[in-house]
Amino acid sequence: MEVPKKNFPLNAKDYKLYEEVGEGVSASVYRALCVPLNEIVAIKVLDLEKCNNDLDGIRREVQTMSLINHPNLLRAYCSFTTGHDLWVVMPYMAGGSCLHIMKSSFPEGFEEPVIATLLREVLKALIYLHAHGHIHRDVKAGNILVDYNGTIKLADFGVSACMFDAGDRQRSRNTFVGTPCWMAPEVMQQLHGYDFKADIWSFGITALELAHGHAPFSKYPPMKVLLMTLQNAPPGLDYERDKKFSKSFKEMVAACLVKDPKKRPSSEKLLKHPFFKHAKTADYLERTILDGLSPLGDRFRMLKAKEADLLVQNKDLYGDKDHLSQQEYIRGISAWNFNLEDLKNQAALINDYDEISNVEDPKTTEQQNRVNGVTLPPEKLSPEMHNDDNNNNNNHSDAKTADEIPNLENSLALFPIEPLQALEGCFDICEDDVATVSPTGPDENPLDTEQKSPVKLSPKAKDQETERENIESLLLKKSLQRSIITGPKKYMSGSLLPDNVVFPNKLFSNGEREHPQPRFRVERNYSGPLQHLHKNNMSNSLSDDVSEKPVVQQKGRFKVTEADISPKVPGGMPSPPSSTIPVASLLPSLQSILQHNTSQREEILGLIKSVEQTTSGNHMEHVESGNGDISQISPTPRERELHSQVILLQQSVGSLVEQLQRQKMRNAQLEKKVSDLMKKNSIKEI
Ligand SMILES: Nc1ncnc2c1ncn2[C@@H]1O[C@H](COP(=O)(O)OP(=O)(O)OP(=O)(O)O)[C@@H](O)[C@H]1O
Repeated sequence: MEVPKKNFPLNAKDYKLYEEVGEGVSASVYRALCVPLNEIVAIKVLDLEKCNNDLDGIRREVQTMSLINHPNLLRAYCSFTTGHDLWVVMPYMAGGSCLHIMKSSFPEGFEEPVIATLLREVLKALIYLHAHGHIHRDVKAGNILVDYNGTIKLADFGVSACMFDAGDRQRSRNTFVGTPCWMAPEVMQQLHGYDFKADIWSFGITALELAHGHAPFSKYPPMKVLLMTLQNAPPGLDYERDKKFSKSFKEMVAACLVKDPKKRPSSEKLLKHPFFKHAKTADYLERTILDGLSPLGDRFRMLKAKEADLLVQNKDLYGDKDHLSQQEYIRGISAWNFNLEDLKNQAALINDYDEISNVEDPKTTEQQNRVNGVTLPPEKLSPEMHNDDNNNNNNHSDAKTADEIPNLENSLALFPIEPLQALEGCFDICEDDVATVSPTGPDENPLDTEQKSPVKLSPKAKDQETERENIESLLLKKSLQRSIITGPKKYMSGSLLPDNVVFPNKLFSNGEREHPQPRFRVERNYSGPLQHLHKNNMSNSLSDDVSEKPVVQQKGRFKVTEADISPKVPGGMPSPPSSTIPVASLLPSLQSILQHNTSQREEILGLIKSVEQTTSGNHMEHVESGNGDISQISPTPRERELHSQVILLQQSVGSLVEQLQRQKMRNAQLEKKVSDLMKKNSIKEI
């Protein structure tokens, strides 16, 4: 088919490394000469120490790379280790990546015939991969390589997961597969796994990237990108702003960027789209995009210097790590190491400025919300987001129009919990996931891959999924409760949640939840496993009178008041003893408190159980109705009734939990006093 098989030597001394032409997280790519064959090659040098927790993964993927045989896929000639490094020898693609070409000469993106030509080749590569049971998972301009003669190869398949690892186990567990701007919503969510269609989404994003010179949302930090991808209508080509592009291009992009993967075409079907009739031959690319380009090594050096300059400038400006990493991302450094802590920090940043926007006039805020359903001040909106709005109205069958308030509310109901759930679900997904996809033989029609079994979830992921399902029901409940609230709305953390709505907490990777931020946040609260069931400001709970008292310390949602520090025990229990009371007289009080706690605990557990049963029942109904997109569901009367029950149960649980918390605190204080007294007594005895 392609290049006849040559025997590339497996020894570093047979290669002469020249200049560096590319860089990833743990790999650098060099132009090199294979001395015995007198052939210019590219060598990707992987630092195995940085991938030391996934050597098998690397080996397996490099093997796959060697077995691949398609003119539009970058295959490995051979690979071998030398010292701590793994060398992967590949064909040298003298034009570099489409991203590099755009950065150097086409910052505003390519012309349509160029895009059609590039994408058709990529699509052929995807058809081959999908037919062989592979999901690329990282389709983007940075991985579309162009040779000196305009031939195109899709690179970097499979090894991406190990390359994103930074070395230690924890980081690798918290690592995403793919790059957020290009990542399909279902990959972020991990609700039901994902399949080949994830590549079709990335393909659509890549089309936009090639059209504009950057991917949608690329100027935002990863966490924000996740939120936008999940919450906003899919991005697309705008009828106004993108006038220069044809209707068929717009339609092709819209077909790829449908949130429901089942509604996206397969790669093979997509190739039949009229847009690809505009595709030309390789020499057209040679003439249009390669002509006049300086050698790849020079371009790479220049881009690197430019990026280093920007980094220095940003360091001077902001002087902190978070800004630097965000800037790196904004400039399009393709490989990004995702760390849970970074993402949490970014989530906190997002809430911060959403809070600012929320103190404004609700009307203004609602207007701001109308752009894509996320509370953002206008200056934070990218042109794509404005586009999206237009697209919603023009382009997408499944998109929400700006004035559809119920839909907007549904969308907001998921914010900001679902993206964090999504983050949780993205953990522990590794190369093995790909291996679990049942491969289709080359003879099978890839069009039939529409219903292919999704990637299997690990047992942990399954648990997470169950938890997510429960949360989904709670989210529905939230949107229901909101719909019956009248009068001016209060806002918190970017959603349209009134203060008296039960607010299920955000999920983190360890299965614990983070508490929603109070309006004037002091610090996050990670204490106590039962706290995730707390409600916010329940009208009929004990918290009401507590909230009136001067706040001594505010932690997360919980306020510790002076009253709590010198508590009066409810239910006619005696006030805490003074130090003059003998220790023995405290025991009945303590026993009674303990008993009280135990019975409350049982009550709570019972309530949790019934909440879970109710919510999982609801979820099943949704699943059976075949509607996986929570934001699109309008509850039936039966569901409403169940949701109301859930709300009531939640309220009781929340109230009980708060009481329990208070009791716990008092217990602790009493215990302390007891031990003080005991100490005193023992000193006296001595
Ligand atoms: N065979 C090649 N010929 C020329 N340039 C190459 C070749 N392979 C890779 N490059 C360049 O090196 C860059 C980094 O390579 P590669 O994509 O394999 O690394 P990575 O760490 O996997 O990065 P990422 O996953 O972010 O794309 C590419 O974006 C491309 O510009």
